[in-house]
Amino acid sequence: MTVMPDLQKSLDSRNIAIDKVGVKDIRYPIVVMDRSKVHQHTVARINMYVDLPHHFKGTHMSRFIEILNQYHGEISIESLDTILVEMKERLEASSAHLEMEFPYFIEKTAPVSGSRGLMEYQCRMTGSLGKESDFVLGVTVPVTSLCPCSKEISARGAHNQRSAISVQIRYTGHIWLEDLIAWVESCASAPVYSLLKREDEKAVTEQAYDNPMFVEDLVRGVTERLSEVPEIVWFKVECENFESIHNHSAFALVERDRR
Ligand SMILES: Nc1nc2c(ncn2[C@@H]2O[C@H](COP(=O)(O)OP(=O)(O)OP(=O)(O)O)[C@@H](O)[C@H]2O)c(=O)[nH]1
Repeated sequence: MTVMPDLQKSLDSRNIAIDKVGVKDIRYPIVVMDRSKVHQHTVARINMYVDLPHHFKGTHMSRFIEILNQYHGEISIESLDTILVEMKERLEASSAHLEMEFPYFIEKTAPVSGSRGLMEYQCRMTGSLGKESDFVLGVTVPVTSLCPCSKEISARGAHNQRSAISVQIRYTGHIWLEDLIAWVESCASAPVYSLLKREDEKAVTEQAYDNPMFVEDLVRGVTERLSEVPEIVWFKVECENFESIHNHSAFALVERDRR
């Protein structure tokens, strides 16, 4: 067999170390355990990076995929640390990063009819292992917001819209995605559902009308709610209101570090 040159291992003389290099946007099946201890199979978009010392020309891209294949069917929050250790070792790196974004489904019950539907939430998990390890859990929760100003000044109705509240948390112990989502939803004018009958639609519309909120109210509400959870040591909450009467979004962000 002919021996092929390993260009990646050759030297680079520019004296520039690389912070993150690797593979991005790999679609891969993963498993997430839900609160009722049932395993939910979903498909993630995965990014895997390591650092690269200044003297090497390139990293070994194929090894990232080999590691994923090795953990096939077992990629989860629980296995994240083990995968990061493996990345550091196999790629001879001093830091490793794994980012996963995936849809997660929760069964939700309509408020009056009790009709059940599956709601999709976009979740994110980011793990890093260098001298220290770091883990960030994130989710984007769609909600309804109704404008207090519009309600105040209009003879009829108030403009309202779907808003996307994205939270990222660092925490100690364990936090279920279901709880994090519920905390965020409780801070909106009204939650969003996948299935509503007419009686539900009336109830949700009136709930939103009775709870008008600016984008500022939403991020402040979530800030208060997350601050009540002792396990959460850092969080960032961002809200985008896809305004229904403007051709732009309203946006607000709060970040708090309690460490
Ligand atoms: N480092 C690097 N590799 C790239 C890039 N684009 C494509 N590749 C390819 O990634 C492939 C795999 O590289 P390696 O992981 O080093 O492959 P290998 O030498 O067979 O594997 P090992 O024996 O484990 O090192 C090669 O075909 C590279 O050419 C790039 O931008 N950077």
